[in-house]
Amino acid sequence: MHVIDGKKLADDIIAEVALDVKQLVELGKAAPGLAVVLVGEDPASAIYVRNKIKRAQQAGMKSIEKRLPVDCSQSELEAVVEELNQRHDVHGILVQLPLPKHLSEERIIRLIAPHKDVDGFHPENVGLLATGQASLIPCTPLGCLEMLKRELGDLSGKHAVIVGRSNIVGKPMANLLLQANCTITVVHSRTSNASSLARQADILVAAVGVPELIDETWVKPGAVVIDVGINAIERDSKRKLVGDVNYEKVAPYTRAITPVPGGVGPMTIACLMKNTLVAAQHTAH
Ligand SMILES: Nc1nc2c(c(=O)[nH]1)N[C@@H](CN(C=O)c1ccc(C(=O)N[C@@H](CCC(=O)O)C(=O)O)cc1)CN2
Repeated sequence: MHVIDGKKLADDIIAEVALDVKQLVELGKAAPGLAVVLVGEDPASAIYVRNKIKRAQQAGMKSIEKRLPVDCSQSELEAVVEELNQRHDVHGILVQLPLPKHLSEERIIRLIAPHKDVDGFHPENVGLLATGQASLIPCTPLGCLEMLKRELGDLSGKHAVIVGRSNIVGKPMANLLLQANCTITVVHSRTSNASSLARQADILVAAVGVPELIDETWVKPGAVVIDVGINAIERDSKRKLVGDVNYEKVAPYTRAITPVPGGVGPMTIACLMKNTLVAAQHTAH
């Protein structure tokens, strides 16, 4: 069994992106600019935003942070996005999710200029991904694909089972793996035989948001298991981060597995840097 080190891989990717940024600047282009919008004070979101800014700086990019109060209005948030859409020094825009309940995520995502949508969530980018033409791909599934390719090489003919059907992970993951010539099964809360379907998987991607749902009865021996879940739980009176996979029970049966923390999470941020570079390379400024 091999533990996939997402932190190390993310460091490598950011070093590669930093070299490309340097080249871009040497060619006389502006350094890529990443704008990160955070609404409210959610502690986990604040950590992710801080890490995104830190990584952008490490990659030699310009970072712009916009913070709005938790009770800001839809139109205030929209005004910030519209301003960022217009700025020539901003190549990538992301609005940290989830937003407070009174704000419409759907409307905000639609408002981001598709060529600056480094999260790959805009319907135009979703359509491009579904038709195999994407350049801005959602960061978490992109990170998972990168780990799978590095572990397995060619993915053709593998049976991939994805647990969860979210717009951010499950659906784009299915599209990406389909394009990599995998056979895909997506299981979700209404699937009656989820664990027996999962047991047929060469590649199992868990993205369901239920702490340690997946135990050894879901896993075919020798499968590669990618755990997207990041769930804070309390155990023995201590706060702990666990995935959607019961790591202790599942790991011994796998060919390779991602840990939580230190697996998919750091790769999400590394792929955001990749997308920001792509967005900058595709603009004239
Ligand atoms: N606009 C977006 N919002 C959200 C996304 C996203 O891709 N775009 N994904 C998640 C949160 N997320 C990135 O934003 C994210 C989550 C976790 C990590 C990470 O590195 N986690 C660490 C553990 C961190 C900790 O100690 O709390 C790890 O897994 O090692 C990075 C990014 C929802 N929102």
